[in-house]
Amino acid sequence: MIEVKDLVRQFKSGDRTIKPVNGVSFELERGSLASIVGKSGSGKSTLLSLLGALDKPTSGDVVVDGVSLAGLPDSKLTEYRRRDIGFVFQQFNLIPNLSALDNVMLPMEFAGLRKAARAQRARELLAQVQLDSGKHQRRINRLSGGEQQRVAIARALANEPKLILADEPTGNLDEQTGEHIIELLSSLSRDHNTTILVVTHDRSLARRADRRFRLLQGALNEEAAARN
Ligand SMILES: Nc1ncnc2c1ncn2[C@@H]1O[C@H](COP(=O)(O)OP(=O)(O)OP(=O)(O)O)[C@@H](O)[C@H]1O
Repeated sequence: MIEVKDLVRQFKSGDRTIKPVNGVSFELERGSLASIVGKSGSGKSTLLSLLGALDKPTSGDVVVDGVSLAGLPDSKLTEYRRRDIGFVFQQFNLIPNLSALDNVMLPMEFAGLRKAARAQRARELLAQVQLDSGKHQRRINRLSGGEQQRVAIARALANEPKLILADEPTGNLDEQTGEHIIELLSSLSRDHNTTILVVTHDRSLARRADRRFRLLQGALNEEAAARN
């Protein structure tokens, strides 16, 4: 369970102060898919960075399975980021000259798994995201955008994270490929009992979420949702 409590992040811009996140509170149950929409510059990426401990709030807290991030020292925040969070970005952020398999194995090194176990788990994850087994050894820069995003999702799942944060995961994909990625995120949140929070401009992705939020002037409002 993820609890976000009265989160505020302010930035100084010249002599002005802006608060793209200004008193945001919500809770997400394990295994749910949630979406956040909002205009460009409304603070969506800022909010994801706070949830992923890539940035620290001005005030407020994020509590993950009872553990308060505000109370953790930096070393524990790094551990949280590596172990409990999976990140999926628009630009995929994979290592281009490594194979799909090696990219998925990489985060498992921090978890201390032996190489054979890492390779086996990476193969299983790549199968779950439906990447052809003939392409597991292929270098990332020889895969299509949709295939790369599947690898990125498999990598995000590598350590069985509590929360996957996805920033515009379909932003660089054509409509049909985007649809497949949406299907995949939706089924993975259920099958892995992982909470997935996506920031998106993609209406069909936003609509598919169990919980739908809109960020507007620093506040997060929930909209009625129905998963189809
Ligand atoms: N490190 C920073 N220092 C100062 N201002 C920042 C910083 N990061 C973000 N901002 C500002 O905070 C606001 C929110 O930015 P953010 O990137 O979170 O928006 P966004 O909703 O993700 O936008 P987009 O949809 O364009 O990606 C913007 O006005 C941005 O300029």
